[in-house]
Amino acid sequence: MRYISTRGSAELVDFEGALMTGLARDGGLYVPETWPTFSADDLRAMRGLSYPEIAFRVMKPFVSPCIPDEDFKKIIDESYATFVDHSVAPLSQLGPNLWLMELYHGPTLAFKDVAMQVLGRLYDYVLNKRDKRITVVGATSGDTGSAAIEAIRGRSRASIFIMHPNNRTSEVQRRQMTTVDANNVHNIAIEGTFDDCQNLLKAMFNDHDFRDEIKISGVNSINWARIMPQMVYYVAAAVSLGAPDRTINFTVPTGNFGDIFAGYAAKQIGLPIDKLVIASNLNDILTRVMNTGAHTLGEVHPTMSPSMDIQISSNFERLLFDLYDRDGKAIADLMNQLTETGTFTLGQAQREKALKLFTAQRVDEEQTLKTIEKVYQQSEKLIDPHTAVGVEAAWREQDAATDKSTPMVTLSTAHPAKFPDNVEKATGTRPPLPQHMLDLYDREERFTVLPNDLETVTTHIRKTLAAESQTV
Ligand SMILES: Cc1ncc(COP(=O)(O)O)c(C=O)c1O
Ligand SMILES: N[C@@H](CCOP(=O)(O)O)C(=O)O
Repeated sequence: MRYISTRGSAELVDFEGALMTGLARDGGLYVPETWPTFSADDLRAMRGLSYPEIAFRVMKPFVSPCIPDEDFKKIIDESYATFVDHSVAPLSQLGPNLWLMELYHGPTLAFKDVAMQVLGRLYDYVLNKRDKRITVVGATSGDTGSAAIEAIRGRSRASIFIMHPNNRTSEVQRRQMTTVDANNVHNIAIEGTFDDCQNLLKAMFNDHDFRDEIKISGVNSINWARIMPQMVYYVAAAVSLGAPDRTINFTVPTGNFGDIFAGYAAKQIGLPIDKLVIASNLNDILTRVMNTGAHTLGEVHPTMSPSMDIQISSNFERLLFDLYDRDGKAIADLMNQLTETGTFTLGQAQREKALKLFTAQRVDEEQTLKTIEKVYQQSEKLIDPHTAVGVEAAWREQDAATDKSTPMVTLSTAHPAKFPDNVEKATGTRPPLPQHMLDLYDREERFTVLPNDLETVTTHIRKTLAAESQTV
């Protein structure tokens, strides 16, 4: 498998290249050059298999020929042994034909662990083989950061810097990142939004001297190796509900468009997905572009689902690349226009193509709280605010559907204990932290607050790396 940049001018790379490069050198995102396909029989044969076995079958064509089967199987088995629920992504039923896929049973209690546990081990594998070291730099609105830190802490061949927006994550999310006591882990609180953090990250990748100097790699979903393991849970859920002999719908709480792009990728490889529902909070650029064609950046609104407080939705570029028939120049022009003017208009033909698969719903703060409350009243289940955005969107889609026979799976992306205040506000019940995190509030925090300024951040990274190398 080779990977091609969405902006068309970077060199093609193999899986290892895509993993280590993160963002392509032309500023684009890597996608598979062609989509491998799984037949109906291939999918049927996955019914009843364990999650790691499905993961191996789904991901194998994407890592081939870089990672031999036996090594890859070991990486997958070790990754999913860290989950408290052996099925990794269990389904629970919320209503007639409505399912929650619980993706928060990994070490840091959010769906990010599903990919990040694999990514950390893939880095180790490739770096050992090449006898190399890297500096991982990431941007987080709350969950990517802790999952990445958990996956990389203590590894001898990588240092990790995570930028989060100062005071814009939940306290649990922040403490999960800032209380990790490992020499190779560095947290930076940027005075700004997640978009500012992500812009800084992309600027570091696009500064080729800095990039080569610190040997940067990225753990955000701009890295294809983050998307790939997320395809697996769409396949696992769908085959357990009867695919390929029936179609399935998914609703995905969406921010950076990574998780839902993984659903799109699952469809491309042959999974019979009928609809993918984009569920947005008040930061609704994706809902607006689907419903009107106008892709216009607005202010980032802080919400009770902070991990989705995003306007610049990076992975949308991957979808655009397919919508524009893989014309890298057209995508580079659109992205330049976005940077220069803050807006572009999705072509009519491209929007019509997108609407064959995607629909979009915006869920406000009051509806989010009401949904947490209603789900608790109906089933005594506590859900987090991101999941609630998804459930409300799924209810609306189900109400509007003429054919109600297609199962709808809503991705439950975080554990309610990550957002205890709002869950308690809605239900009167405070979700407890799991056993391994009970001392979270007693642990010492370590992070550096920096202004939203590229020079200041890169200087800090250089100095910290130099100090870290003295202590190794
Ligand atoms: C809990 C939670 N839900 C939903 C999302 C949105 O996912 P994505 O950014 O891949 O669209 C995120 C952030 O990624 C998240 O942390
Ligand atoms: N919601 C994310 C934002 C970063 O998204 P990513 O999927 O590109 O890593 C977070 O929680 O940090």
